[in-house]
Parts: sequence; C-alpha cells; structure tokens
Amino acid sequence: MPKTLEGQITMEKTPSYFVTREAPSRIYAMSRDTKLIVVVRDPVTRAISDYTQTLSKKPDIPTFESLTFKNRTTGLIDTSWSAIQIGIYAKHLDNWLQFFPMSQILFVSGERLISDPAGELGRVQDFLGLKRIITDKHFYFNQTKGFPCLKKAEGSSKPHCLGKTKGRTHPNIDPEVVQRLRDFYRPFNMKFYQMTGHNFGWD
Ligand SMILES: Nc1ncnc2c1ncn2[C@@H]1O[C@H](COP(=O)(O)OS(=O)(=O)O)[C@@H](OP(=O)(O)O)[C@H]1O
Repeated sequence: MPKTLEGQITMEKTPSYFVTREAPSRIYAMSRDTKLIVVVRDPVTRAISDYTQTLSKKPDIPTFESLTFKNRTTGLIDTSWSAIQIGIYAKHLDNWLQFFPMSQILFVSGERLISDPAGELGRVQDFLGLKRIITDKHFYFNQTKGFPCLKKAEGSSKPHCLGKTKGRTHPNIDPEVVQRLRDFYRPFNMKFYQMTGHNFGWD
C-alpha cells in the first residue's frame, strides 16, 4: 500500500479478499483502523454471474447445472465450487469478525448499487467520513447498457459506462436448480442479515 498523508484516504480493491482466510489477520497487522467495504448481491445471481464470467473465457466448461451438484439425484450441492462457496457470506464474515468490529465494515447492496447508485454511494461517503459529493446529479440510466452510468467520467466531459465485462447477459438456468440454490442459501442469508443488522431482501 502507498503511504498516506494526513487528510488523504488510500483505497485498494481486491474482490477475493473477502473470501481469503489469511486476509483479515494480514490487513489487521498492517493497520487495525482500516475501513472495509464489501459489495454483496443475491448469492444465487452472484453464482450465475461468476459462471458467466468463466464461460466467457472458457466456453467449453460444463453447464452451470452440472457444476452446482455433487450428486444431481440426491440434490447435494457442491459447496467446494468457488461460485457457490463465495456466496456463503455469513461464513466469510465470521472470519473477519475475529479481527474487525462490525462498525468498521460496510456492506453495500449490489442490487441497490444498480437501482439507486447515488443512495448507495451516499452510504459509502458517510462511512468514510466524507462530504456527500457524489449525488443523483452524477448518474443517468443508460437504456442501451441497461445500467446506470456516469454523466461525466473523471477528467472528461463525456458520459461513461462500465465496460463490456460488467453487465453481461446471463444464460438461462433450470428454474429447479435456481430454487434448490435459493433453499440452500436461505439459512446463510438469514444469519448474514442477523450479523449485519440489515435485510438485503434476497428471499
Ligand atoms: N453501473 C453498472 N454497470 C454495469 N454493471 C454493474 C453496474 N452496477 C453494478 N453492476 C454489476 O457489476 C457486476 C460486475 O462486477 P464484478 O463484481 O463481477 O466485478 S469484479 O470483476 O469482480 O470486479 C455485473 O454483474 P453481471 O451483470 O453478472 O455482469 C453487474 O450486474
């Protein structure tokens, strides 16, 4: 991490930190005052999104449905598959709470980041002790992209949407498999809502 002067905030983003066993102790050893921000979305959609990303790089992988189960007949879910494992948020959060208090962790709703980006970024700015500089005025909904985009990119006067790898069309997944995954995640989601004191509305 670069050195940070008084009055500056240094940010670093790595999606895999949240699910990496050693990350909390290492970050704690670096600075126990670090504020942590995690974007979470419905773990079922997250798993399908994860699969879609892998599929775009390796088109020959097995179907989502076959990777989901250890045994399709018994309906036993393969929790060792990372696309499934990452969505067990309560388990990962437990690991972080061994080192950091909840007051130092902000969970941003991935769903609200799309439906109300300014509102969600308002929470981020408050959490970081910043003035609410980014507001509704900075966003517009781009019909072609199907997502909110910035009216002006940093250092430019032109609108800016995220790239092609963000907001891909997901493949259709067998609704029975989706339902089985919903049932699988429900208790973990409930635990996560309890731990964070926030109902993310995934059920
Ligand atoms: N404004 C805007 N534009 C485009 N996409 C948006 C936006 N806000 C949130 N999202 C969602 O971000 C998802 C991709 O982010 P990732 O977390 O996969 O990115 S990362 O590669 O792990 O950093 C991506 O997931 P997919 O839809 O599965 O591609 C989007 O749903």
